[in-house]
Amino acid sequence: MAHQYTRLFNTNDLQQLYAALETAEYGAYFTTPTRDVRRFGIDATAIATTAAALTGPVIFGAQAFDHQLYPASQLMRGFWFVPKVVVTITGETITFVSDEVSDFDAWLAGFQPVSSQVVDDLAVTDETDWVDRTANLIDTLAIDQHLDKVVFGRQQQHQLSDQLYLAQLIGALGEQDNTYHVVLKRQAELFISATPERLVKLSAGKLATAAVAGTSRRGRKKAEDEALGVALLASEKNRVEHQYVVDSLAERLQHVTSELHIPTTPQLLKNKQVQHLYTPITGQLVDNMPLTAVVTSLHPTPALGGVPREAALAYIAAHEKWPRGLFAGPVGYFTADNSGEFVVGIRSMYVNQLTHQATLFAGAGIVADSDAQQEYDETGLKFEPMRQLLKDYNHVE
Ligand SMILES: C=C(O[C@@H]1C=C(C(=O)O)C=C[C@H]1O)C(=O)O
Repeated sequence: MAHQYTRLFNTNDLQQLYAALETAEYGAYFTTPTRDVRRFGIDATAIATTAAALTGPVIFGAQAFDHQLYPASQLMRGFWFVPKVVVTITGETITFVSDEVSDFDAWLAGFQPVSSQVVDDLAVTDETDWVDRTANLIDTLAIDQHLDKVVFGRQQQHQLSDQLYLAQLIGALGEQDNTYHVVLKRQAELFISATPERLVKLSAGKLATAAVAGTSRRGRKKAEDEALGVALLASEKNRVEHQYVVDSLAERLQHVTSELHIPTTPQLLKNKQVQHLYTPITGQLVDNMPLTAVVTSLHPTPALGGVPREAALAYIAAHEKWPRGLFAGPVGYFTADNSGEFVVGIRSMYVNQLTHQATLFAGAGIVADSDAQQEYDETGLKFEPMRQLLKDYNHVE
């Protein structure tokens, strides 16, 4: 029998919850861009490699991008868990749910917050041949009739001086506006994302997804930023990249939704370093298809994989330097009444707390008329949220 407890939220609760996550072997933190709901899953009563294997009021988890095995990691292969305690903060209130804990105030008071530590970013290792490999990909796209778009990823290793503490990390995530904030923890491993991209949200049968593809930098001044946005909306190359995603979502949702609403032209989605073409899509799920089945059917969209899907995935597996793990994979939660939300784990990093290594991820949609150097610069901008996070980490109160 689950225990449930709701009371007024007070700001001290957050530090206690971060401390609880710090001690948990398994944990998750998830907030929407508006921060109107913050969710924590702390410790696990059950874990599994597939979502279908678990039942519980709320299940958190992530699926790896593809079948390639990320070396020396449990977390990056994807995992799902039923939290021992689920905590949801909505506006003024905080709600705790658990089968095992009943006195939640005593439970929360039992955690000891960790004091701030400085972590230095000691050395950065890049993929030095990425521009050359991207130029090869562009040549391939120009001649291959069976490959239209490939989202090509790259990774950047950062050697840190120490482990990262979750209170500081989540505090520093607070600087990243207009994005989801996601942290997944599995023992000494963390996956962190400040992604702008929803894969799918489901609530009482109402489905919401979005195409996010096509990218420009932000301008330094308002006029420049607006001009870059106008140019992005008018860019044939970016509109083609974007339309692949819209078409793929429409096709896959057609069979499972009624009243599918798809705007005919994209709008702009602005984050700190980049702006994207963005088309929000809504619909009504026809039967009670599980949210995780919708996730499986949509992933990977051409925003993260490519067109056609299978050929693009084969190209990625053969030509990216490292497996992606959770980078660009679905991450989120679902509830027993089939609601929940999944985002794609981009603007993300993986941290091994024993070796103090952080791996940052970025990718860019490549089509036949892409420019390799421009795409390199774009992926550089897409590393920035996590680079900034590592800097902000040392300045959290
Ligand atoms: C793959 C990434 O981003 C994706 C690719 C985009 C593009 O090619 O324009 C834009 C947004 C995301 O869908 C990333 O941030 O690493």
